[in-house]
Amino acid sequence: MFLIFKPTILFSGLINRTHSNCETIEEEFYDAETGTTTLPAPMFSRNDFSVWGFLKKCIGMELSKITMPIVFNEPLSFLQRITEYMEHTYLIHKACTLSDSIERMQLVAAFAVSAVASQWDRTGKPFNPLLGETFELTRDEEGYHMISEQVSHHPPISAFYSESLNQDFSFHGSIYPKLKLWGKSVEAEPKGTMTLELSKHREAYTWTNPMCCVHNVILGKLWIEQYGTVEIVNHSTGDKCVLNFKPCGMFGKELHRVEGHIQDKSKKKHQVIYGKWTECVYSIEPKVYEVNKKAEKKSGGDSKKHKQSTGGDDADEMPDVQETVTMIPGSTLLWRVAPRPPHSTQMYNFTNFAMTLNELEPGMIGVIAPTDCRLRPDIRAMENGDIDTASQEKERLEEKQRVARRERAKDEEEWSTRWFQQGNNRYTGAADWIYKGGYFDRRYSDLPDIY
Ligand SMILES: CC(C)CCC[C@@H](C)[C@H]1CC[C@H]2[C@@H]3CC=C4C[C@@H](O)CC[C@]4(C)[C@H]3CC[C@]12C
Repeated sequence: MFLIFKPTILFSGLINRTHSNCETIEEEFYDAETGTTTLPAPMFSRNDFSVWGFLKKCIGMELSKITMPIVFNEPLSFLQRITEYMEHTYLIHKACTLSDSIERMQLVAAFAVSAVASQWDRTGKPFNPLLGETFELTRDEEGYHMISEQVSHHPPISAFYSESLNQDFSFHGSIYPKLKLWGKSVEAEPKGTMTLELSKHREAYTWTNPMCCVHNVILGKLWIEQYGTVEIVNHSTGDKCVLNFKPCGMFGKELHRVEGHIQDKSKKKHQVIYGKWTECVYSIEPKVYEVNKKAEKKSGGDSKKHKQSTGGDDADEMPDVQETVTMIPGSTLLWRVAPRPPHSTQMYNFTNFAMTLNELEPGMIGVIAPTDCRLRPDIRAMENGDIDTASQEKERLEEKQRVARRERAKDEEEWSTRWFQQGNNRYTGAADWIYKGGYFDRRYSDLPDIY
């Protein structure tokens, strides 16, 4: 294989430089009051590294097998990154309290959009989970818990299961991120079905997340776009919500925009949903929306005055259209994003929620499974700003995983997943991973030693 990368040598200069101002920065970021909205150390500057300088050596390789230099990482495992879907769980709790199915669908749609909001500006690569790695998130105050497991290494598949503590809902699924290098960008298709079940209403909703594209891997500033059609189906009523995550387009006018509608099983349109996945989502009556759109078109809009995106060999700069969503009179606000903390840019553009994911509180030790990624030494070292140790530990863990795989191959032993089993989605029939149950009984027998 091609591990040409020698982290210790490459980073030594960088480390000295960053260390010299580390103390002051750490003081600045230490928040004794909350203790939660900050990381122990700011990130290394990536200015001296070009993604392309590295990626060009990898042309033609299967992207999931490429080991990127750790400086492009963020100190979270992919399992933790997908747990960010849960940031706005209050929307599901609220949906459970509503008696009208169209109103519930509005909140489920808002939840589906909000689930991918934290991806905005998050161009750091999470650590690939090791086979058998798990992540538990217990949020008593928000009334839910979640467990995820890396169930396959090649292709990488992560399965998750979450439920409310009062048995009102469960939200589960699996993600197989299929990556493609498209010249100037990396496109990630998050294959896998999201299923939301609301027990009191005997309802199940399913959808698939939009595509995610990381632009400018050759040159320029990295930026993230999410696009594609997301169809949320209520399998009990036949209601559907069709959401269009718009690609940014020639003039950047559509950047981050989401637009769609809710229809019942006879295809009657009930509500229009509009907004931006980076900002907020509204719902409105279709008639009012159409009238407003026509009026806007008549007045000429303003699309043409924006800079045209450059083609050819140049970087695809993120259009600097920073327009906020205009609220149409008569709309209902369904969801608004929480502002990022002020020091977010020096901390991998994490949200407050993301900042808390790797916390290892004293009460968790001996309670979370020994496979939990909070116990991964490489991620921990990177979070603490020790990128040399992070890189060495990452290599050690990956090598340990390879040795274990070879041993299994020798003994003709199959890997067995611990908390999930392969199966089909009850509602769509698609291939899926089904939670076997039992994680929260905390009788962790037979867990692999992966760290
Ligand atoms: C530095 C460059 C070259 C590599 C970094 C690529 C990173 C940013 C890519 C690789 C895999 C991608 C992820 C693949 C799948 C999903 C699930 C989806 O529902 C939300 C986006 C999310 C979580 C993507 C976010 C961006 C991502 C983490």
